[in-house]
Amino acid sequence: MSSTPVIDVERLNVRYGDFHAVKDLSFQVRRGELYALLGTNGAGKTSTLETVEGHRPATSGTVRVFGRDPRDRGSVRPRTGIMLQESGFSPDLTVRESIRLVGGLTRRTDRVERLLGVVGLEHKADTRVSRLSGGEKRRLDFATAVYGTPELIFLDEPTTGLDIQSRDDLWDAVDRLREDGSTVVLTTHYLEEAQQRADRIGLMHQGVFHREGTVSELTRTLPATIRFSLPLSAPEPPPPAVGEGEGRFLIETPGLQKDLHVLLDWARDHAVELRDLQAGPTRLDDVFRAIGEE
Ligand SMILES: Nc1ncnc2c1ncn2[C@@H]1O[C@H](COP(=O)(O)OP(=O)(O)OP(=O)(O)O)[C@@H](O)[C@H]1O
Repeated sequence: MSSTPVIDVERLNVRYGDFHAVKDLSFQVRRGELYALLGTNGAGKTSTLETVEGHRPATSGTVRVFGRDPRDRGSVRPRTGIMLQESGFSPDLTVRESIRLVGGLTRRTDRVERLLGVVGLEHKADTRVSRLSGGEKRRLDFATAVYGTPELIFLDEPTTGLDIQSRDDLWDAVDRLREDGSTVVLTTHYLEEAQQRADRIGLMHQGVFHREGTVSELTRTLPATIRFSLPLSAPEPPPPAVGEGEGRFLIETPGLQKDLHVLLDWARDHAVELRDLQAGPTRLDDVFRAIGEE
């Protein structure tokens, strides 16, 4: 990985009149990374991304993409692919024409047939955009964003509206782009996708980073959990298990393996059946839920 960041944001502020949407935000995205910008509703993700994509001027602060001002479209746009939340295709164009048109605007080269294959739209090549389903439109969005394997790809909620198979196909395509060296910036409300794929995550809340780092850096600040139920006739389980009512118990622990051992030994010694046993490390969902509590 080169040490020069692909994206360099320094003390970015975005204001809408009196409303301060993004507050002194700084982050970098390194070459080859998959960086996920996540956050609560209204956190400022879109405002930040629109600035980085060159669609919106910063109120203050500096944003550099490939070392340039992203509004310098002539130098930045040909190296960038953008999949927005809502596509702007002309409904009268066919799928093939849409890919060709958007591809041409980027001044990159690619084969339309190859892209149709990547997104599984070969059989819809001559269908008008107005006749596509929501999921098919989303796949067309992706095809145009990755036309010519751009160095930097923005994926804004890329899998919303896609069925499981199409999601898996899209992520396989992203994996191949990354093998070819592309850098990816992702926003999504599907946290498990970010948890599985992101090298680093910027978790926004009310215009600032609540946390930033790798998944393990984000999740290790919260304890792992063990959940189980006991029949009403069972004895009290050992601490640190806490009753949650109706025979359900919760253990929050920084030492998952040790406390699980203690619990299983206790259950065996007392000949008790642990029902609905679930044990696992902290997930990104838990970090999200904790935002409001801190
Ligand atoms: N054009 C605008 N004028 C005034 N306020 C705006 C404008 N655009 C966004 N905002 C406000 O700025 C805040 C951040 O909005 P933004 O769209 O960046 O958030 P987000 O993190 O993308 O949210 P979501 O996950 O809900 O899409 C919100 O409170 C929003 O209401």
